[in-house]
Amino acid sequence: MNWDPVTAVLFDLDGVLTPTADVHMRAWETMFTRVLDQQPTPQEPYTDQDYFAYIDGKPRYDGVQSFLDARGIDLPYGQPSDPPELASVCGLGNRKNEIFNEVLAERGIQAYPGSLRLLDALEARGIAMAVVSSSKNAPSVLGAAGIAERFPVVVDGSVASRERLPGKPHPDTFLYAASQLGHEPATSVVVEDAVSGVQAGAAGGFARVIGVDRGAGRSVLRDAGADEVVSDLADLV
Ligand SMILES: O=P(O)(O)OC[C@H]1O[C@@H](O)[C@H](O)[C@@H](O)[C@@H]1O
Repeated sequence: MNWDPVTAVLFDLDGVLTPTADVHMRAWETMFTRVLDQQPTPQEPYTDQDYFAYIDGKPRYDGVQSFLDARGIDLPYGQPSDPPELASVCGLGNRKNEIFNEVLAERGIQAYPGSLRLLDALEARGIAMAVVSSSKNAPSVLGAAGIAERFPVVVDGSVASRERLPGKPHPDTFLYAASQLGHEPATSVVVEDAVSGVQAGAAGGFARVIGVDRGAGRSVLRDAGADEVVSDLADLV
């Protein structure tokens, strides 16, 4: 990859810098499997394909709504303060968040070695870097992985809510991060593993959108708008 024309790189977090997409996946699976078991009419089991198609990369409650819509399950939206026991879109999202944090506390987090290599190489070139994650857990994940201080700008789910930015697949969170870094989209690169995130990058007029295949599939990421797809960020050094 020729980095000469690039002034900034905007990284997704879960599945791009840290292996936490897998923790999110397992937490969603645990929560939705129980919910489907409790439905009055029999449901097809929840699978990883449901995650990639409806949930991956989207803000928490958008993911819940998108999956429930796909299964024809109608629940009230509720509000972010809903307790995890409540059968609302927000309640289910909060239920999953409890499971996510339990698993994370048990396992701990280490950044992908290949991702650290790319971060080191970009830092040496003086290229600006930001994290753009739909997750409200992004700051604690970055801290636990020991890479928080590498990013002067972090646009996470909480920043997006505060600034009223629509989440991925809309490009707004990436555009906001580029402007916070003081760089133009035309010289900035987006790195993403989720279809919704690649779509967001492709819609934002960025110099390049790099897909990272952690299970979504190379051709699926290309069809979503990735200019190239790698399996490890070290491939970009
Ligand atoms: O519920 P959180 O931590 O705010 O995260 C929202 C989403 O954040 C994304 O980064 C993950 O890919 C999704 O799996 C997750 O659902």
